[in-house]
Amino acid sequence: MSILLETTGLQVRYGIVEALPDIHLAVEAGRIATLIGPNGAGKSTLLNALMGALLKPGTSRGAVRFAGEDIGALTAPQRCERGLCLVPETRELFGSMPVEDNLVLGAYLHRKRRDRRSADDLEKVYALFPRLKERRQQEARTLSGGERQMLALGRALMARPKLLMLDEPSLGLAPRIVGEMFQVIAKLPDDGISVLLVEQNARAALRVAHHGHVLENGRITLEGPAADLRDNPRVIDTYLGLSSTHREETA
Ligand SMILES: Nc1ncnc2c1ncn2[C@@H]1O[C@H](COP(=O)(O)OP(=O)(O)OP(=O)(O)O)[C@@H](O)[C@H]1O
Repeated sequence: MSILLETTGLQVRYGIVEALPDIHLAVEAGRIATLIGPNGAGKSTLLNALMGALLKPGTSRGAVRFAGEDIGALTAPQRCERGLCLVPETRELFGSMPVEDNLVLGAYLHRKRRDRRSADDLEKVYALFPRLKERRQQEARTLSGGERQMLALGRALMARPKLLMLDEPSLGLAPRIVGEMFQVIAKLPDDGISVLLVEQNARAALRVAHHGHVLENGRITLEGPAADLRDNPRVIDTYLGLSSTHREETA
């Protein structure tokens, strides 16, 4: 397996607070990697630093390589053009625009690829999420939470990512919708899309992922095949115990 995304010595500081002191992380092509950890561990910060998004200039230091290229100096749109895309926790949809316009805007970043091929991409997204097709003329702000997450994921897929980073895709969704969402995520590698998944729902994340990382206080404290992490007593105690089962059931 080849490494698609790699960061070495990545640091992020918010003023005097060192959110990520020294991260080394590699994501393999064709695989789903997950990053689990408690609130405030630095998961979103790490995704934002990898994406080159939302952080003030100078906040982040260290090397980020994607598909063999040093992308550290590129902006978020430039990284997305190269195939590294992020679906943030906030979804960031255009609320007053219809579903379909939101999707078409997702293809816009791929200038060379929009036009005739974006119609095929749209049909692919509608095949994954038939509910979006039924609601294609509906304003995004009137969608349910689950539909909004489907739209955010669908819009990112319109950009034809090589690696899709997902920040808490299950947040606030009913268990049935979480199941649907994870079924779609599990199939992304079949379409040549690798995934870096940040999740508080550790049970669901470790079920769908090939490889897992535990982030605590800004440091990766454990990593390995997801199946091994599922059997690790510390992971079971801290992330897969009764309280996390309860969180999953009531999500
Ligand atoms: N813009 C910011 N300015 C200052 N501190 C920040 C900023 N964003 C995040 N932090 C701090 O950095 C730390 C990591 O936050 P981050 O949101 O990355 O964690 P997280 O693991 O994604 O948490 P959660 O699971 O609750 O979303 C936290 O202590 C947070 O308060």
